[in-house]
Amino acid sequence: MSALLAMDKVRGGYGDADILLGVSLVVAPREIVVIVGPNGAGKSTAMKAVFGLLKVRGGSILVEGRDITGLATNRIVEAGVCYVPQVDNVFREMTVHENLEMGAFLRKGDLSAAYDRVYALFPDLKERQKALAGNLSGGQRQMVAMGRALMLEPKILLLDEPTAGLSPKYMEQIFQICRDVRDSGVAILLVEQHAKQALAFADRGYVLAQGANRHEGTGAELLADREVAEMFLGG
Ligand SMILES: Nc1ncnc2c1ncn2[C@@H]1O[C@H](COP(=O)(O)OP(=O)(O)OP(=O)(O)O)[C@@H](O)[C@H]1O
Repeated sequence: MSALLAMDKVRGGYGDADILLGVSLVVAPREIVVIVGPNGAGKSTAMKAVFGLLKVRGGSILVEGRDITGLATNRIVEAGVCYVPQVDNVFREMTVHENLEMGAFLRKGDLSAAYDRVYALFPDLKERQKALAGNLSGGQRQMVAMGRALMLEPKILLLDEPTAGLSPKYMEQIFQICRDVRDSGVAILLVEQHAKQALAFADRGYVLAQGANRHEGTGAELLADREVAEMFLGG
């Protein structure tokens, strides 16, 4: 498999303490990959490591074969990676359209194709272009956050728990949007607490425990794995 993103034995953490003790994963172009695992396993930390938000003390992170380990976040964005954090991911006092505009601040030139692309993926947002992001539902705000990241036309989108706090209906909608984003040519790496639902929808998954890989496979393989089910999916 030719990797778009490849993490190899990544170690690192906050301050002096290592949280990641050797995390390896790959995401192929046009693939949805999910990271699941218990609380505190290091799922969000692994994602932050890719985006340059913590000190990586060992291993490597490559995008299309290019080493981005330790680069500044703006360089990582230039390499084609965008990240949507779990909280505080929209400007609530700004309209939907202004949020998208902010997303594109690193880009120059005509953005009309980028707006068209985002609004085609998120018809709900197109209807609410002038609404304040703070007045939208949680699911719609998540769409704004994803749309804002997509304004930079990344090759891969990193999503930290995009369905946290959402109703099952919105969770399904966000998963469907992820499929549409993938089908438009952007790979997705996401962290999910809703492990069963996420594995059922993702192309492949990784189970992380205590800062290291424990299991990997297609979503269907992981769902069918007895140990995964007993240890990580509640039986
Ligand atoms: N900014 C931070 N500073 C110090 N320690 C942190 C920080 N963020 C997370 N940690 C610690 O790193 C460990 C892994 O956290 P992380 O958020 O990556 O876990 P997770 O697998 O995403 O689980 P959760 O679902 O609970 O978020 C935890 O012990 C957490 O307390």
